[in-house]
Amino acid sequence: MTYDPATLGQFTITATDGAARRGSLVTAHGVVQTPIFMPVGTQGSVKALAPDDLDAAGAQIILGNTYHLYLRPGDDLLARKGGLHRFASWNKPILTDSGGFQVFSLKDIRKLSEDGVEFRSHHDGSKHFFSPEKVMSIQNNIGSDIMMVLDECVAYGADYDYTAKSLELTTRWARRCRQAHPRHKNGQLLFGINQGGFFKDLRERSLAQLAEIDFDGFAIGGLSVGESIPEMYDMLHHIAPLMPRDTPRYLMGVGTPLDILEGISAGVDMFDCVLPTRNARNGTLYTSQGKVNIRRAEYREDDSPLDPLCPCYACRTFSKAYLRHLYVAQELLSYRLNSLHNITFFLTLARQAREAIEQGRFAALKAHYQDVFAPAKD
Ligand SMILES: Cc1cccc2c(=O)nc(N)[nH]c12
Ligand SMILES: [Zn+2]
Repeated sequence: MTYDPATLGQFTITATDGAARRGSLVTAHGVVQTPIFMPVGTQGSVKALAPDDLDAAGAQIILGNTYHLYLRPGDDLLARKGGLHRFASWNKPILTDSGGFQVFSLKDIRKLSEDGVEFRSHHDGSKHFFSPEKVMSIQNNIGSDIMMVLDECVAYGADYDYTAKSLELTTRWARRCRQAHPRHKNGQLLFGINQGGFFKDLRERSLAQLAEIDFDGFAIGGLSVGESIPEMYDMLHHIAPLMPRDTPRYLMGVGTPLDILEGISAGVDMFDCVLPTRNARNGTLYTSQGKVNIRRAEYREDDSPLDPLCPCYACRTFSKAYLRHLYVAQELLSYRLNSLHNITFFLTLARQAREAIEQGRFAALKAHYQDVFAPAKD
């Protein structure tokens, strides 16, 4: 990994279109062009796809997850193997979530305290403890280019008092993460995570506290946790413009194509979501004409490609009839081809957004896809 310490973490905005930003972020494993969609590779692989598939699809950066990689294969093993890049033969950037969200999703088997969170493995029920220092050590062993702080993702519907106390804890943990991993040690960037639930004053308080800590970027956490779309968009448009302008803004766990375009219009630069690969496995495919449920009988004899505008191997090589057959027959190739297509769609959407911002026509791109994915057509 060779990088120039002088430019590491540099985020440059090269064009804007309304609040939408076109930029680039320098990481130790390469420059990331934003707005960007990041395929999720929770356990060190984007399910059913190999690095050369991801390269062909235009992936610039993928996600790994601290919680899962710590439990299996173990961050100590990854350190002995030279880190996740070498272990998974992925030589481009990797972002790792801190594991907080995953632990808080294990509702009944975790205990929260000032020092961190105790939880039981979903594999064998063994007891473990994540402190801010521990998750920094794990991400250091993984060798991710962008690390996330340990945070408490407050459940949807949490009351004001709980949310206010929780964001203070998340800020104290964020400070401890920063202290535990000095700036750019091992070529790694560190992002803070904004919390505060659905209370605008608490969101602003969280942001003000985090902005005093030296982070390379800021994420919006605690959204896409069960709230309605209008609630998510309302908070998104409130907080994104208040985030520091000269560092990347990352909306965690979002989202559908329309959510991503909404986020970009609010000034967000980075997105990740399991939708493309998860929905690929249940036959829900995203195309330039809208969503296609490939298992529908109407495709049984359909010789046309899934998406005539898509450059992916699946669309260039096979018919809808064949893709439907693979899905109905539960052939493993169905996972691979459907995942390849959906990931290509999300990455193409991000590329189209970058080009639209450069050409000052982002609003038109967003309106086009709002029509393509209008609920009536689902
Ligand atoms: C992955 C993800 C989705 C949604 C929300 C969150 C969050 O609040 N905090 C973390 N660390 N991760 C999240
Ligand atoms: Zn395709």
